[in-house]
Amino acid sequence: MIRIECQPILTAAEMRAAENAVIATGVSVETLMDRAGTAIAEAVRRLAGTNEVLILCGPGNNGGDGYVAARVLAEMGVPVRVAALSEPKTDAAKSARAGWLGPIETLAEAKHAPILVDALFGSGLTRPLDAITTPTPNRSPADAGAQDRPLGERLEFSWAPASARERSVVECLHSLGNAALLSIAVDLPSGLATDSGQALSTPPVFDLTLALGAVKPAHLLQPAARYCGQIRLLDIGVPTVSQAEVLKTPSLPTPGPDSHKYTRGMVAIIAGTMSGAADLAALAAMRAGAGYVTLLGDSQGPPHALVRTPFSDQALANDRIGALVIGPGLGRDDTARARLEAALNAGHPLIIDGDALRLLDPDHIKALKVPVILTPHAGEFDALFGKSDTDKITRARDAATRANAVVVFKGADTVIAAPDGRVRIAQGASDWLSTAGTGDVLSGAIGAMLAAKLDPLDSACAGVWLHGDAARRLGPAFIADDLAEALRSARASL
Ligand SMILES: NC(=O)C1=CN([C@@H]2O[C@H](COP(=O)(O)OP(=O)(O)OC[C@H]3O[C@@H](n4cnc5c(N)ncnc54)[C@H](O)[C@@H]3O)[C@@H](O)[C@H]2O)[C@H](O)CC1
Ligand SMILES: [K+]
Repeated sequence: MIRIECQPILTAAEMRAAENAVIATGVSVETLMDRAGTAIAEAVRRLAGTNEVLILCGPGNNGGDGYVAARVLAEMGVPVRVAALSEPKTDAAKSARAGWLGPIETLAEAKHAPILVDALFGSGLTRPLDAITTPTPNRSPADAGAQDRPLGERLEFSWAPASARERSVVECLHSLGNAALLSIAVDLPSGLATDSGQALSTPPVFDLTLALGAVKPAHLLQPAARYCGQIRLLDIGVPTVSQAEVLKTPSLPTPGPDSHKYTRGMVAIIAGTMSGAADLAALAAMRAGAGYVTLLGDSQGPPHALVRTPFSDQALANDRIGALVIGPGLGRDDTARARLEAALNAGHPLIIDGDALRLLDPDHIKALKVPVILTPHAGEFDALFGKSDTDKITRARDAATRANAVVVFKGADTVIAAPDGRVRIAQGASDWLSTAGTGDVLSGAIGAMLAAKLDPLDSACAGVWLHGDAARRLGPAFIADDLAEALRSARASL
């Protein structure tokens, strides 16, 4: 089981292409399925202890992985039962099922077990689970239960419409999941759309998802990610590369004996109508490690290390400024527009956030001759680039190309895209980040990274990582001021 940090992220089609490239070298689908099922069994055995395992198998290759895992677990001496949704449809799944010599229960009638393994649907799911009617086996009510049937006996499934008595697949999954001590999804919780991260149906929240061969967008994008629990990658011997990767822990420069405040990086923050927002960005830039932070505006107060200067073109012309943050609390009045215009013409690398994003259009940003990082939340993104139903990765990537800027598309599933197509996606964001001012803190943290001369994508990634780590350290009910302070602990952990 591999942690997913830094791992490539593949769409369903990219994963299929990677598998096909291996198959083209003479490795069969059955071999890949055998590797997948064996890796699942090994992971499950470590977690299950002596508890009974129930594996739910679907009609496709995800189900095939489940049959292999069941066989291997049984060979290992782990108590295991299998419940199927229907007959396997693919050749590989049929052959995997043939290798399982135990009984097969129907999903609708499956009794719960302490360990639930969901191998109903993986990357091939294309429509909601609710549309499936659960099959009933062709047998009389007087028949014995599945456990009493001799090894190897098969139930014949009939595809008559579900009677009122039968439950939907989603209901079965929820009730078995609720009753389990530990629930594990194979590749993806059944019901999720691999590429968009949409929930075609609502699965239960799993404790663990075992991603096969590669991380998929649904492991990270909302709403899908919330159903995955912990995510671990299982290696099935399929080489993968992608321009999209899971955000990694940054490697940041630390001061040396020759360092001084300017070599550490100077960040200027432009204040506006709500000076608290710019204060938060400034505090964040300092706590993220900038050597010198100046606030261009009229605010007053601590911290004393923050150099407050009235806004002027002269203050903006300081060629030591390594990153200029504009947008937090800027407002949208004439003063805001004038300050934005001056900022865009100052020639410094830019972080554009909040209100400033509402005063610009992509063509205007594209025409800038300096490195630019945009940090929109969903509303700001829609206003700047237009609404769309496309997945968040594609939207962020297209926006980055269109504006020729690094785009940090914020949210519980922050996607960072560069104009060259590279994408990084953050994992495990604290839900407690949903509080006022946390976006201002992020822009300041990114400013510190850009002023320290990291390239724009690395700056954005490092800022997002520090921000996320600081939030995790704080636990519940923190405020943005706490978050800015906690950036110091996040940096200290590196
Ligand atoms: N391809 C490989 O070499 C390997 C794949 N692995 C595993 O396979 C799945 C993906 O398998 P696939 O058969 O493409 O898809 P699913 O198992 O997810 O099932 C899709 C199956 O079901 C039909 N279908 C789709 N949506 C529905 C629906 N709502 N109701 C009913 N039926 C539906 C669809 O037509 C297909 O027949 C991947 O996740 C891995 O788990 C192996 O790991 C290794 C090799
Ligand atoms: K699954």
